[in-house]
Amino acid sequence: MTSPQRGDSFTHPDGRQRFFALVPCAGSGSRSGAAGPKQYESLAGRALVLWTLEALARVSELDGTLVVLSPGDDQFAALAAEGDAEAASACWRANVGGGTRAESVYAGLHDLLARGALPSDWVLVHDAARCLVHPDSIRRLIAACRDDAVGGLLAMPVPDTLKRSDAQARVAETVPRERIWAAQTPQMFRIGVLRDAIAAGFARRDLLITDEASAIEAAGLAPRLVRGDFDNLKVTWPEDFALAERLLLGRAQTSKAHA
Ligand SMILES: Nc1ccn([C@@H]2O[C@H](COP(=O)(O)OP(=O)(O)OP(=O)(O)O)[C@@H](O)[C@H]2O)c(=O)n1
Ligand SMILES: C[C@](O)(CO)[C@H](O)COP(=O)(O)O
Repeated sequence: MTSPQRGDSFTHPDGRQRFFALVPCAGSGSRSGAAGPKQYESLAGRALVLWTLEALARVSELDGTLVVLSPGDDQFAALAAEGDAEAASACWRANVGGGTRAESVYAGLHDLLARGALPSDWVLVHDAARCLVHPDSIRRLIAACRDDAVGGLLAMPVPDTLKRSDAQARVAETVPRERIWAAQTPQMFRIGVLRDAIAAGFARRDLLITDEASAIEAAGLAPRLVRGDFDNLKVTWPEDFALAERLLLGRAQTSKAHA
């Protein structure tokens, strides 16, 4: 795929469904303990976000990927210019990230529309920090949702007993886990529906939009839950870097053995 230019037309004369990935990559990684934004930490020899974009690049159903960066971010451009960063250099970039993940996603949706995407096109929002996502699972999500009226997300049924704590980290209650899922990404919705749902969510004081689905739910719709993978973890805490690296190296060894 050649590097797209602003203003490229996305309109397909055959009227087929189109799927765009939007990767929020404008966080600071404050919980990660890293010196800089966690998406640029090196894992198994390359920046974390490059693993994420490489996984997306292997999903041929995607018509393009937009990476949403902080306004002052020049690290991504430097990475994309490096020799082994084909997946990154093929992405659209927009330095429009906001103060929260939802604001970054919202700005990214507008950027996609300004580039020619249509409100009726699908967008798959995927955290830059989920570098272990399986391309096959993304394909499963697309297959499960492409004919759905609402859309959906990868998620895992929670296997553990759940406790709510008090302020002293003592158990206040056991929370029933029946039908409780842990939300992952990608989360896939129509661009226009998601844009409007997030805008409506911003206008409410009682709603914290921590993922796309929560905005869609607040709009009265019920996203479809599609089983993801236990290793599609979001690198969040300091110890996650070593775990993610081990998993990436393990996958590399497995694919070498099968080559
Ligand atoms: N203002 C923000 C905050 C987060 N993100 C992105 O959203 C994804 C999930 O967020 P999270 O894991 O919370 O990342 P950070 O906000 O960077 O981490 P922390 O909350 O620990 O500061 C990440 O890929 C992150 O870069 C973003 O684009 N814009
Ligand atoms: C979108 C998400 O990854 C789904 O689990 C998660 O909600 C992001 O949360 P964070 O507060 O940005 O870490």
